[in-house]
Amino acid sequence: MQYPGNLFVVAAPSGAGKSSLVKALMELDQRVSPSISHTTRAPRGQEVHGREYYFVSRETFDQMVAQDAFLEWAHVHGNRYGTSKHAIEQRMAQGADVVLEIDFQGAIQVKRIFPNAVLIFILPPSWEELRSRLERRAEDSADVIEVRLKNAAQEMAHAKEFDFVIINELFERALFDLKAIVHAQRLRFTAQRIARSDTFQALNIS
Ligand SMILES: Nc1ncnc2c1ncn2[C@@H]1O[C@H](COP(=O)(O)OP(=O)(O)OP(=O)(O)O)[C@@H](O)[C@H]1O
Ligand SMILES: Nc1nc2c(ncn2[C@@H]2O[C@H](COP(=O)(O)O)[C@@H](O)[C@H]2O)c(=O)[nH]1
Repeated sequence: MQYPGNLFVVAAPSGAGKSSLVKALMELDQRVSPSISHTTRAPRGQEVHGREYYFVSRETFDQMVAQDAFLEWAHVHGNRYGTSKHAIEQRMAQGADVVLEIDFQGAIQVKRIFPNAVLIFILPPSWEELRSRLERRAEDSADVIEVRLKNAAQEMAHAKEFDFVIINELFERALFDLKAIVHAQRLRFTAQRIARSDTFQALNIS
């Protein structure tokens, strides 16, 4: 599949800061648009259906799987999460750059379908800081935090399969790195598109 928009995939262990970084990126860069995933997880305090996620029952999710409605989906921390094809294809066709905030399993599925997708992994600076961010966020029960920390080691082992790794210690520094990656990739994609087109011929440049 080839679209004029770019696809960026950001993954991280829970609490490393990917949602905060992607939100800050979108505030600075209007060309970046989020994908809203479907999940069987229950909404957290302030979350709204259709804004953070489409919160659906397992039956609805399974129906969507059967209908081949997902670009990718995975079991994460005991729930199901998926990116619907509808969520991204229309916007990429219109030339938007879409950012997916998904887990490593989904990221690997996306790379198989869109080899040009840029995979970015966010790491926390330490285990202690990861735990303390999850606790300070105060959105999940102690049990859920333990499950997420237990899964973090397995998730981080996949960082090497990503195109870029950002260590989110100082937030502003990590945001700068994320912006730099998006910018550099846009330039690379532009060069690739020009190479595929007859732009050089049209400009009479050999
Ligand atoms: N560089 C940072 N320094 C200190 N705190 C941070 C930093 N980045 C993010 N945080 C805080 O850490 C907490 C977790 O961040 P966030 O919710 O963005 O993580 P996440 O990776 O999206 O987690 P999840 O996958 O569970 O949604 C939030 O309270 C956020 O404000
Ligand atoms: N494979 C996918 N993973 C997804 C998707 N949407 C979110 N996620 C990942 O789930 C965990 C937990 O998220 P939370 O909101 O419950 O904290 C996190 O790693 C997300 O990136 C998706 O569509 N596909």
